[in-house]
Amino acid sequence: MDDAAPLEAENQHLRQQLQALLQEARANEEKMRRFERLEHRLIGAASLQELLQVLLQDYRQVFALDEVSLALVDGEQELARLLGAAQPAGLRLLPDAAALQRLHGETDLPQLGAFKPARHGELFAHVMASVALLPIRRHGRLIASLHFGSLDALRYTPDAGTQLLQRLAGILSVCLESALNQERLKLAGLTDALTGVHNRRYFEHRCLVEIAQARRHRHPLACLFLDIDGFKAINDRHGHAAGDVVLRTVGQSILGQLRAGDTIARWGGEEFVALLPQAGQQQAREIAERIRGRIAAQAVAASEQPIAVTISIGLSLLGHDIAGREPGQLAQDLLAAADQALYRAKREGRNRVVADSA
Ligand SMILES: Nc1nc2c(ncn2[C@@H]2O[C@H](COP(=O)(O)OP(=O)(O)OP(=O)(O)O)[C@@H](O)[C@H]2O)c(=O)[nH]1
Repeated sequence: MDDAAPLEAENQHLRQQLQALLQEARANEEKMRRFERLEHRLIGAASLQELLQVLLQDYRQVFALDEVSLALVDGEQELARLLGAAQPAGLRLLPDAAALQRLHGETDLPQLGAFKPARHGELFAHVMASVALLPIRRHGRLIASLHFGSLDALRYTPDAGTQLLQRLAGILSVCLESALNQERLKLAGLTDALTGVHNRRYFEHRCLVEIAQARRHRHPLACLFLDIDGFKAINDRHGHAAGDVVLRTVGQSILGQLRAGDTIARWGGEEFVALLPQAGQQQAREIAERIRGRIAAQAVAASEQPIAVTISIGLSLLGHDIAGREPGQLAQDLLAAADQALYRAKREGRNRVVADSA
């Protein structure tokens, strides 16, 4: 009997150890299953917006993280344009990869460890206790950096395994590139190739969306028709190629002075149109004056001599009693009123802003 007691105790100890191991294996298996489910959702994301949502919201919830953030290189600012006002919290767009290079150096491996305010402060909105930082590379180039933050200091320690995180970084780099390419293709069909601003097709679609929103939320909506003055003479004097440079410069200059939620498109020829949601008469006039003034102030270096360029702008506002009216008709009226105002601006001497008097 006495001999059996230690054996029994050892057995019990072994059974407990086995139990603990089994529990850990089950927990790991469950974690793996959750991880795989999220991976499938990343791969299946139908748009960039959906991909960002899986990454920034779902990962945080499913893995009970305190913060997830993503820094994305957006040198051409095309993502800023694509996402517009719909930029999700936790996403930061960077003009180049320099900051990511400083963070990750040449390594492909995730960095795990304590949160250091000086080093990690700008990656997270709040102070964390431990972090995991994943470099996302495509063809060797750093294109993004994903950051997981936890208030639990033991969640990410330097000696913890990084296999799953490495796998996530690999999958994410492919998913991100594919989502970005998809968005670029969409954008290409909606962009004017010469000036780089949206085309008329996009504008017509956007106009209906903005009118519906302005009506629902009772916000003002302003429309600008912008036309380069004496453009035929610019073409005749400096050549068609120089005329193209003028068009591109003017388009980009207008774009550069609008807010993220505004829309600018090339209507055709040397005409541009813009929509300014939530801008009333006075604000829209100020914006239009600023655009006009900026273009008039800077000659375009498109030929041997700088070319002085001016534009005329017609301004109209969505009316007040629009409740029962159809958005298509409202859009036509809005554009027709801005066009009329532009016609008056031309007649009154060009290089000016005229508001629709209706
Ligand atoms: N370089 C270039 N010229 C274009 C393009 N599209 C249209 N044009 C030219 O734009 C000119 C427009 O001339 P008009 O409509 O007479 O207008 P304007 O000379 O600007 O005169 P106002 O608008 O009355 O000040 C025409 O000569 C077109 O050939 C383009 O893509 N590139």
